[in-house]
Amino acid sequence: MIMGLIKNGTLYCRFGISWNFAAVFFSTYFRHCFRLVRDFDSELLQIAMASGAVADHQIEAVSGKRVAVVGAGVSGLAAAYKLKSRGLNVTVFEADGRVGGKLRSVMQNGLIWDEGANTMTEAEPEVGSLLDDLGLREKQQFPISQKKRYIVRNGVPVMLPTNPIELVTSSVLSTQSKFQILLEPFLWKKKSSKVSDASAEESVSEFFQRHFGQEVVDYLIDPFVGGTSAADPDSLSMKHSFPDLWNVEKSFGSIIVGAIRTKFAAKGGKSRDTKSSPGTKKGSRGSFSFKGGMQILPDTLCKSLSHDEINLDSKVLSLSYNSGSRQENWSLSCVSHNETQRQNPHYDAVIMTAPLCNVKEMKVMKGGQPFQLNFLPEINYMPLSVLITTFTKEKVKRPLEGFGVLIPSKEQKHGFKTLGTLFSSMMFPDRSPSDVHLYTTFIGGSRNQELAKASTDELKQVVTSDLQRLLGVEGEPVSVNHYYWRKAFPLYDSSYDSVMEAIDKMENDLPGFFYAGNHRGGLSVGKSIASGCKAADLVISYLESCSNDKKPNDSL
Ligand SMILES: Cc1cc2nc3c(=O)[nH]c(=O)nc-3n(C[C@H](O)[C@H](O)[C@H](O)COP(=O)(O)OP(=O)(O)OC[C@H]3O[C@@H](n4cnc5c(N)ncnc54)[C@H](O)[C@@H]3O)c2cc1C
Ligand SMILES: C=Cc1c2[nH]c(c1C)Cc1[nH]c(c(CCC(=O)O)c1C)Cc1[nH]c(c(C)c1CCC(=O)O)Cc1[nH]c(c(C)c1C=C)C2
Repeated sequence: MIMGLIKNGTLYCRFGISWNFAAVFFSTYFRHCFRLVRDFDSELLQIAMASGAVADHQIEAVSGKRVAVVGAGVSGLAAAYKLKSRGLNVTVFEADGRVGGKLRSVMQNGLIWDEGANTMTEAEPEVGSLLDDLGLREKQQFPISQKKRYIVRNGVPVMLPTNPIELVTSSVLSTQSKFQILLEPFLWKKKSSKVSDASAEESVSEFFQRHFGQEVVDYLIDPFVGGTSAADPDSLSMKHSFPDLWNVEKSFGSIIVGAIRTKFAAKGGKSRDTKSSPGTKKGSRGSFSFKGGMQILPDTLCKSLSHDEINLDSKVLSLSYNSGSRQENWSLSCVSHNETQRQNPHYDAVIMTAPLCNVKEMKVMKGGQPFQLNFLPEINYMPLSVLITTFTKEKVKRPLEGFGVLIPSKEQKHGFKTLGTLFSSMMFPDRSPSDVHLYTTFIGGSRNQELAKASTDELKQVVTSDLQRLLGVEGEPVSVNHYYWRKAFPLYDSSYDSVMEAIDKMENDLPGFFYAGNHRGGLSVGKSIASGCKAADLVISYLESCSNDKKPNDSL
């Protein structure tokens, strides 16, 4: 009945509630809901932060032990940095001729742009500690007007609401969807029996559809997952992509109720258990980059390593675990500059951060016998092209200030072909001369895998056409740069359980082997860093347990 009333848009008339009253009520309600949902992840993280610290006695026991780290992306470098700072000997092996992996900044002709990650957040406590330790606070660069984010609706960019009042008045969603969000505690639907049989399989779109309806999926969730994983909500597994919300539903049913109750529980716990330090709420300033681009982070991490501790152009081909009566250790071989095979010294542990598709190609031996990695499943990766264009300001007739614009899949009917565009020089004005606008456009992902592979010329036309509709650009861009990521992101789809199991199996069956990076626990830079730091802690605990217990902990 309630739905019927809302559907007809007659709530005001039937209940005789004045619209002013309703507006105040809804805005207060939405403000609370927004804050609760926004803070929800970080509250959980603060609780989780309590674990994972390494005690001093552990450090003494493991000081001087040797650890090989495979991969010099942020997860490998963060792991190496942490191990080194705890007194361990680290050696990093990187297949590429540079550090950073998916972080790649370019400085050219007075422009600075990022071809990989453009911003990061500090939601993970490990990120804040790392920035403090590296002295990177002064280089942090926060985007101007970062809260101004747009999605395309009916062919035109519409600003996403930044507060509850704006949500009520915004044209992003229909009145019906706004009520559906408001009334989610009463209206959310349980999984159908068909879905609950295979509850782990539920997609992101099915989950949000049950809670908030199809329009929210089409105009909020679809662009959000496009702009954070280049995927679509039908392909993504809810359990793996939004594990916290997945668990909220299990405990509370309604997402809104769960968020409210978790918030209060966390607040109660905080006031009892921890001293809150005013003004130090991490991540409260949102996303950021660094003066000079994201590459500053891996470069700074790399500077903390000596020349001997980092081997570039060193692709690891094989790993071998040897266990004798007196010691257990790892050796590995790698190829440098396409030719030389080198057998490196022995290591007490290995942290692997190469993407799993690369790990699958490696030869692993255990006690002289091949250790087959055929249990590693095939992973779907999203291909992505990134086009960096500049236009003189006079040729951009309707520039938008803010972070960027995302294009929902539904809007392809208006002829759009790109996933979205970051307003790079609006966010960071020092990244281009004052008379030009610098844009970073993303093409491909699950929406258009073929187009991701297209030539620079073809993509230039596609991007110019989309920017013409969105921002009124006229003519050709002044400059175009293109980077193609054949495997930009692993897809956290319904088969991801088997990926997690395979990682666990590698770690369980190979003593001293730990896996970290964006294939585990999330795609973001922050989560990758956290994963590397966690692996470093696990290595320290493992080596300490080995030194306490002289017996090998895995009989071959
Ligand atoms: C286009 C794009 C945009 C993104 N935007 C954002 C964003 O704005 N914000 C955000 O938080 N995240 C973003 N991300 C995601 C984020 O950048 C990555 O998930 C994260 O950087 C991954 O770090 P990693 O160390 O786990 O892996 P990687 O960066 O992939 O590092 C793995 C390293 O292992 C090396 N390697 C592979 N095989 C071998 C081998 N056999 N031997 C030795 N080394 C090997 C690789 O060369 C690579 O350097 C983006 C990613 C892409 C591609
Ligand atoms: C349009 C495609 C993409 C854009 N960025 C990425 C893609 C695929 C990649 C990406 N961007 C972010 C992340 C981290 C995700 C996370 O789990 O934190 C990744 C992998 C950051 C990000 N970008 C957007 C949002 C909402 C976030 C989350 C962090 C934050 O709120 O700042 C939105 C967004 N991404 C792109 C555009 C144009 C855009 C616009 C609003 C490009």
